[in-house]
Amino acid sequence: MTYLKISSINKSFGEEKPVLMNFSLDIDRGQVISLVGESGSGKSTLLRIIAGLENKNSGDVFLEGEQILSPKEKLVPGYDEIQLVFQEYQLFPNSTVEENIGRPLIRYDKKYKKQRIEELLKLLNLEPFRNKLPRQLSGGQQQKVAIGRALSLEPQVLLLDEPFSSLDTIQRRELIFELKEIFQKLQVTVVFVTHDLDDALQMTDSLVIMHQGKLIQRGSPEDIFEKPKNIYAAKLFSHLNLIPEKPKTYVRPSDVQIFKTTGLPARVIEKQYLVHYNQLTVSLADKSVWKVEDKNRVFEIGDRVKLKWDEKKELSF
Ligand SMILES: Nc1ncnc2c1ncn2[C@@H]1O[C@H](COP(=O)(O)OP(=O)(O)OP(=O)(O)O)[C@@H](O)[C@H]1O
Repeated sequence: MTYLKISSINKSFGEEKPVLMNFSLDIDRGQVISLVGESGSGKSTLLRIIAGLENKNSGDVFLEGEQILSPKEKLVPGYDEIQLVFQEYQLFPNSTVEENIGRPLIRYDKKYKKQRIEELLKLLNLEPFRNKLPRQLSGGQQQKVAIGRALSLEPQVLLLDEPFSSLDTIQRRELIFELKEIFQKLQVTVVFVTHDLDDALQMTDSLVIMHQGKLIQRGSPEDIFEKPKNIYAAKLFSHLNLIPEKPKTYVRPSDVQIFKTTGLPARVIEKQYLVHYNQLTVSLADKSVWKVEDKNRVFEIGDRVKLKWDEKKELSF
């Protein structure tokens, strides 16, 4: 039996264009998957439906074979077993870290509550901050408190909706690194939603690509990079250069080699220093513009270059 089964979900808000179209996804227990899609592709709506917090037009969600009911089918919407964490931490500003984490346990036995809070403070390395208020913490620490609060009810499934959007790159990398270990320790099933492919790749090697309410592709980064199902999935990984006289056929900048003598003629019109290479913008004879990578940093603006690539690396849609 599939652990978390999302089956043929359709959702529209009123007369608007559908937000989710026949969306299906099976997730194994303990799996951490990243769901990547641009803003407005329906990611938050999908998470809310999985959590039982949003009505759907059709389709079903099952957790271990048990149907997840929508708000219109359940008196108190949502489930303790499935917790949603948002981009805005939504912490109680006048409560301490400890109190925020313990908040969902308000009706639980006092001894259990204390013990669970201690476990989570330790797990999340938040012990030194237990008496601090949210405003006294960094963005990354605040997000950890929000995740701690979601974990307090010992959920089986954690849904993270763009949880790192307010953090800078270094904070994100550190938090992702820490969380990966925690999720593994807890064996919790995680759906991590993001528009940022880099964050997704840092978190897991199990990707789901979503576009305009539809699941486009599921697989490892290597699979999707090498055999993207459509141009949207391909472009998530890099810029694409359109090959002259080959309609709808592209090559990635990283697959183009730059020579001085033979190949497709081009002229360097722009040079950008990036961490691992100089990114060159080159103009072809037909006036089209390509991006290529000068790994040895030898070419300058105005240079005439020749471009070559392996035909096997071409992507056609
Ligand atoms: N309650 C609502 N009423 C009407 N339209 C809505 C509602 N919630 C979401 N939408 C619309 O549904 C579409 C998908 O929104 P959703 O938030 O699910 O996308 P998303 O991929 O999570 O985007 P973002 O990353 O910007 O949050 C958008 O066009 C949005 O305007």
